[in-house]
Parts: sequence; structure tokens; C-alpha cells
Amino acid sequence: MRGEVGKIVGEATPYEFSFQIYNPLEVKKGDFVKVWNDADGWFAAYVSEIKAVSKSDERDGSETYLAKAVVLGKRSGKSIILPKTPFVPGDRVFKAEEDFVAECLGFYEDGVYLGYLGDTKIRVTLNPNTLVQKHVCILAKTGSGKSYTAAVIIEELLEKDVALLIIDPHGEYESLKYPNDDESLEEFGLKPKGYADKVRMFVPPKSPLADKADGILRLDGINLSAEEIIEMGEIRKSSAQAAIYQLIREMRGRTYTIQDLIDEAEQLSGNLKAEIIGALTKIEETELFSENPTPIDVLMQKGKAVILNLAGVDPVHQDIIVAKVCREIFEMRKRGEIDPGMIVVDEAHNFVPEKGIDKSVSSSILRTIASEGRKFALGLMIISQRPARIDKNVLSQCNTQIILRVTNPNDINSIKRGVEGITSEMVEEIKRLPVGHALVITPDLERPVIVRVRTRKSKHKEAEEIIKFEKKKAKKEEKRKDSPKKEIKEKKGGFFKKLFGGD
Ligand SMILES: Nc1ncnc2c1ncn2[C@@H]1O[C@H](COP(=O)(O)OP(=O)(O)OP(=O)(O)O)[C@@H](O)[C@H]1O
Repeated sequence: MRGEVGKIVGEATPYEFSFQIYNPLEVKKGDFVKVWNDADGWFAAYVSEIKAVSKSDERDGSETYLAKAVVLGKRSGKSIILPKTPFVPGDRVFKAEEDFVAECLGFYEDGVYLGYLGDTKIRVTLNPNTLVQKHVCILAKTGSGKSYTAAVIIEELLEKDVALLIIDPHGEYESLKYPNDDESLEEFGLKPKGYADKVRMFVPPKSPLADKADGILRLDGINLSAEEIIEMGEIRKSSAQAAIYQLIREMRGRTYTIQDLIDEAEQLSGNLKAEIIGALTKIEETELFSENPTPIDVLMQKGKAVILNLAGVDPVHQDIIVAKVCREIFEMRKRGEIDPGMIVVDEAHNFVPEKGIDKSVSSSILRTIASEGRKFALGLMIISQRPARIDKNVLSQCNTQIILRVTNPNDINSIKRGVEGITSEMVEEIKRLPVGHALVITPDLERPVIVRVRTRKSKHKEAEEIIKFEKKKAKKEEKRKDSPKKEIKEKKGGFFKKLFGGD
């Protein structure tokens, strides 16, 4: 038979075996091979390790090459099966055809196209329902391609009309609006595409990006909790914190705004008065809270992505914004008042930190969504460069894990603890992954796979490019103003504005 590359040697189980390679140039780490199993037929296996060993009976320095192969299993109906009997030493090992490997792995048809499997041209397509409803995390050291990979998934989910809210602390996602011009798109069988018609950017009132935004985010300022006021007002003294709790107790049964609390605090006496009024005034001055808040259903709409761009916003305010927006989305989702969807949380270690390492007001609701969100079709995408600093419970709720290069020993340890079924070989692999390569672990695949993440269709956070694009667009707009179709297009703009609100 053509394509024979070696034979099984030593011990073999139904799950893995070693084989002697005939020609070391023909098999390399990461390749796929196939072997026959008398009980269950052909199976594909992944070459996870290769070593050269000297032949024991020869002193002339000649060597033999041994490979370790992990059996991938094969699709049988909806599940993946592994053979029930071991492979047999002496049996022949063949190169596996790409179609056969794809068939064995059984990627989801018309799924989320993440990239190519290892060095092959096999498309890795993940089940969108698993991704969204059972949560996903993207972990990697900085610069390894976290936000790039997140954007690839966002593009795919947008095309599947999923509602997305993106918490974007560094302003990295607005470039989704603009098409990429990277030639490597072709290699992945794709064309450039911007998502300007689907992506809107919201910012808090005093954001440095307020002029550029599609909408201003204002939160419900009615009946803020003592915890929220203490956090936002950065009230550290326990006596001042106690005074805030007391102020709010006095409001019991009434609805109140920050201004009402300031008026009430005027009645206080003693040296805490100035401190409390100062803290409340500071909150008032953010203009974040309003009696006419942004309707939450505007932030979560089928087929649209709303970016909450928090670049340049005080981290304490970011925390409150995330807490309040996510809480309302969860409550509305429970009542079926907004579309099912996914909340993407970049820099997640800041919003849902591991207990004992840091504190945040948003932790509680993010933990609730991680554990209960799937019941209400509300998913989470958790993105972080510091896995060791994220709440372990939240990480363990992410059924799909996408891990790019990680080297920090603490982060490696937390991945080992938090990711079920990860082997020491996979850990070694994670430390060496090139930029844009990811280990993907998902319940729909029997084995973790290495994916070469595809090129983005939309532009990746290159500010200069975006400015160029904006200039081009402005020129086009000038021309359009002189064209007779002007009125119709403006009407469309009006509808869009209505849909998203915005200032
Ligand atoms: N799949 C990919 N294909 C092509 N280029 C990629 C890919 N993934 C990452 N890159 C390149 O690597 C760079 C870093 O990726 P990215 O910005 O996603 O890193 P990051 O892990 O989010 O870093 P940071 O923590 O600094 O935000 C990108 O600017 C891009 O040039």
C-alpha cells in the first residue's frame, strides 16, 4: 500500500502507540498517520513526539527514529469513538490523507472557522452553540495573538447573527469595522471584509473617544448600592464606608439618585461630611449615571456587536460599568427581554480576578453568568494574558479552551489545574507555540488539536490604517453628498441610529 512510513513497536494501547520511522524525512512532529485496527477499522493518529535513538547493537553511530502517536478516534454518529482493542506491534503505519483526518475528527459542518489544523489545509470549524452557550476562554501571553484570535471568532459569530457585547479595555476591537488587506487571507480561502454595518462602538460620557463613538453609554443612576458607591468613590476609611451604608439605609423604600444622596449627606455633621460629599460629587461628575440611561437591549442585538470601548477610562469606573451592564443583561436575558448572545471580556483578570489576589465589583455577576448563563443562552468569552489571576471557577466553566503561547510558570500551573485532560506534552507544546497557533480543547473533539488561526477578514488594531480608511471614507462621503441618491441613504442612517440609539 502506498504511503507506508513505519511499523508499530513496543507497547501499544487503543489510545496511543510508538512506531519506528523508515525514513526520518517522511514523518515529522505534528503529522497525521493512519493505522488499521482489526475490530474497528482505520484510525487516524497524531504524531506527538519524535526521537532518534542509537541502535543498541551498533557502535557506528547509526540511529533509528521513533515516533509517538496519539489516536484521534473517529466520528460515529454524534460521538467520537476510540478502538476497543489495542493496536498491534508489527502493524504498518501509513501517512493519513487530509480528508480522512478531517472525517475522523468530525469538525462541525458550517461551524466557526478558526483556521487550519496544524500544518495541514484541513479547516477547523467549531460548533457555534458549544462556543457560545458553554463559554470559551482564550489564554496567552501578551503578543501571542489573543485579541487576534478573539476577533476571528467574533467575525464568525457575527456572520452567524449572534448578538455580542465586547468589553474592550484597550480599544482593540473597533478595527472590526474595517477590511483587512493582508494577502495571507487568500491562503485561507477568504476575502477582506469590514463589519461596519454590524459593529457599533459605545463609550462612557467622558471618554477621550467620545467624538468618534456611535453612542454614549449612560448607566441607570437610580438606587446605586452602597458597594457601588464605595467602589466608585474610592472610599477606603471604614467609618466613611459605614456612613454610606447608613445613608442608603435612610433611603429605604424611596428611589434615589446620587444628587439625593448628596442632599441627604448635607445633613451629616462631623468630619466625615466633607469626605462623603466629595466622593459622591466625584461620582456625579463622571456623568456616567443618568435618569435616562442607555437602554440595555441596544447593547445586545441579534447579528450586531457592540463594543464598550473603555480605553482611557479609570479602572474603577470600568469595573462598575462592566458590573452594571452585565448584571442588567443577565437579568433581562432571564426574563427573555433581550436576544441570546455572548459577552466578550478582554483583560478578564481585571474583572473577575482570582479570590485573594484582587477584588472587583464585576466578579460576582461574571461568576453567575459563568455558572448559570448557559441556562439562559448567555455565553462568555474570557480573554486574558494572566490565567493565574482569573477566578478558577470561571475558567473551569469555559468548556472550550483556546490556549496560545504561555510561558509564565504560574500561568502554566493554573492551566494545568484548570484545563481537564491536559497532558504534560501539551503543556510543553503550549510553551513553544508560534504566534497565531493555538491548542484548542473543546467537548466536540475527543482530542485537543493545534490550530493555525486563520487571517482576520477585518483589520487588526492598527490605528494608522484606520485613520487612512476614515480619510478615504470621508472623501467618499463628500462625493456622495453631491449625488442624487443622498436622501435614501440618509434615511437608512436614520434607521440605524434609531436601532442603536446614541448621541
Ligand atoms: N492568526 C494570526 N495570523 C496572523 N497574524 C497574527 C495572528 N495572530 C497574531 N498575529 C500577529 O501577532 C500580533 C499580536 O497579536 P495580538 O495583538 O492578538 O496579541 P495579544 O496576545 O492580544 O497581545 P496584547 O496582549 O499585546 O494585546 C498581531 O498584531 C498580528 O500581527
